[in-house]
Amino acid sequence: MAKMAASMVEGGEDSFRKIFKFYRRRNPPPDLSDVIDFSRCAPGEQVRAKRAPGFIFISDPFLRGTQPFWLRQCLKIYPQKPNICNLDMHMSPLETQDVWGQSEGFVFMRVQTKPRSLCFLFYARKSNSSTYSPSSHTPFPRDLHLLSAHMTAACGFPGFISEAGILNYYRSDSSLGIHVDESELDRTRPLLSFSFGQSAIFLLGGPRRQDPPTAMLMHSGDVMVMSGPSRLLYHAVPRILPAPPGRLALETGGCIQTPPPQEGSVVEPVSEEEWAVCSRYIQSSRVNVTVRQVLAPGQNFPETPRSHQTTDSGQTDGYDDGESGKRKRSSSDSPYAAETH
Ligand SMILES: O=C(O)CCC(=O)C(=O)O
Ligand SMILES: [Fe+2]
Repeated sequence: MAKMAASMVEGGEDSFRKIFKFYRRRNPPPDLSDVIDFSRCAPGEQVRAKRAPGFIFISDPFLRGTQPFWLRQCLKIYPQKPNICNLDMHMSPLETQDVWGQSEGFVFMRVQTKPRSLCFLFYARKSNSSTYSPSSHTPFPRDLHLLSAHMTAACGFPGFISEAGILNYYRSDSSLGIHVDESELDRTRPLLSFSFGQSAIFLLGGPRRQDPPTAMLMHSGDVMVMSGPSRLLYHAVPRILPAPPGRLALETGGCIQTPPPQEGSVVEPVSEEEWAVCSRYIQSSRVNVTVRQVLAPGQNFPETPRSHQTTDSGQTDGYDDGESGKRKRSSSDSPYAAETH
């Protein structure tokens, strides 16, 4: 870390941006020796970052044979109506009604012709803005809530209510710019992140946009919890990387037809046909799901949206490509719209 970090810090205000660009660079490819890899941790081990209190990295806690189920949900089930997705912006309602059925799952490959990730959103979040809106409320998937509540409770946060989720679909040349997730009204609750498919470099910065970040690898099955002070730290994904041998859901899938029976488990078998689509997709792609609690227990949306709700500067930054000095701020450049352009 020392050499690169020192030179970046000298850059002062732009150090996060410089590090983002460093890792996103294709030619010559960046030196990855400073990137932390937690994959030697025991499965399910929680690593807590000293420099970022509240940030918890859990190295693939999924039982063998269960990742294919979650991947199938992300590709087949969660994008279905009534959930809102930004495919709606460039496909007809008929085409997006049943994304998987219409295309045998390959819509993701067809649409991802641009080096941007796609997002699908659940619950109370508009597709073209960072604002949560009670009028666009759709029910949160029960299985994903149970997984999220289980993970947060295991990290010491009982009573987590999953109210919103964002799915980011990355192809091998996608990235997600520097941002902070601050649209939720209650930002004291943890934010959860699940990764499947190809690996990624995740940059975790500080409370100020320019603070130099720490780079770490995220592999299929890894979970991150941003809680406490780390909940509002700037972060970004500059690069998707090939999964190392043994770390693709394909390999960890094991016998996909028969995930180990667990009492109370929501995990169901994935059919051979479904798995053929999913495994082909993740050969070159990564799916990330973030789950958020939006409101504190008993809290309601304010009658009139407050100004900070309508402008989530962090998320708008999230789709800044890290190259231009300008930030995208107009509503058409909102995070979810921007991804499809
Ligand atoms: O893809 C990731 O790992 C990060 C996603 C993220 O930061 C977000 O959706 O806000
Ligand atoms: Fe984020």
